Amino acid sequence: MIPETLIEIKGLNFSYGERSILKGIDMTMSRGKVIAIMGGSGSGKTTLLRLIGGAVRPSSGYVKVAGKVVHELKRDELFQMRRKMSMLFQFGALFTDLSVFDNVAFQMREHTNLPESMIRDLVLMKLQAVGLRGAHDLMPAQLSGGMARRVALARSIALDPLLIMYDEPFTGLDPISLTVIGNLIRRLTDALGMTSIVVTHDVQESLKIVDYVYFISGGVIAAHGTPDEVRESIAPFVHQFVHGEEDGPVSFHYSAEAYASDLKLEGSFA
Ligand SMILES: Nc1ncnc2c1ncn2[C@@H]1O[C@H](COP(=O)(O)OP(=O)(O)OP(=O)(O)O)[C@@H](O)[C@H]1O
Repeated sequence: MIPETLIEIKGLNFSYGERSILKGIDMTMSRGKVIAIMGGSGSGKTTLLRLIGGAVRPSSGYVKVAGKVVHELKRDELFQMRRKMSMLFQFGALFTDLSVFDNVAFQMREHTNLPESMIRDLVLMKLQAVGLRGAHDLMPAQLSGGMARRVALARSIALDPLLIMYDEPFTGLDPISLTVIGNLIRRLTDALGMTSIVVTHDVQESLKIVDYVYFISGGVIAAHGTPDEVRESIAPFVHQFVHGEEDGPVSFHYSAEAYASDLKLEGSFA
């Protein structure tokens, strides 16, 4: 039985060497929900996805997926768990020398013993779900950016995952394709009863489709809430994000020594 809470994160700390990236993150994510993770550049959003996928280990705290602590899984258990997760990092590039059909069939052929006739039906079903059944013979080079992303989506649901993690799914899309992809993420999550985590800078688009938003800043959860709560929030951090303001609590600068000392200017005007 898959628990209703698919992901539970408690007291999660993570550092790259000396550099502390996440400092005590708590989150819960239920089945059937679309959750956005937002935050300034370098705030640790992608790192959080990597922790959920077991690609890196926490310094302390834990991530539980479907009731199991990810960093305690044995190697083969982790591989099994990963089969239930799809990760679309920078919207996973398609295999350029394989047709749309073969791209979607790839994992089914790798990871199942299904007969080719059944794979064919399943691939066409997945392509139908993203509106591209008619494009199954095309090669990736013949697709628009939006279509390629829909194929990547069809591929990501090939093995009926419990969880899909999207890193920047809207980047570089025209406004129509952006809405199409947003709506697809929502519809597929609902239809398949999975959970979707969307790391994005696109506040306006994601607020239309998500159930819940977490904002990360300085390694902690700076704010969280439903889209309505986020839109109405007067917290400076959230306001800056939602309204795309340059000045506010989210710093434009990566932390550094004082500029003057970095440029060795002290005393030079004396
Ligand atoms: N392998 C690594 N080794 C050391 N530092 C890293 C490594 N990967 C990322 N970092 C640092 O960790 C911090 C968090 O990176 P991460 O990619 O998680 O941020 P992000 O919030 O996804 O950023 P963006 O929105 O710009 O993609 C950054 O400051 C980055 O420089």
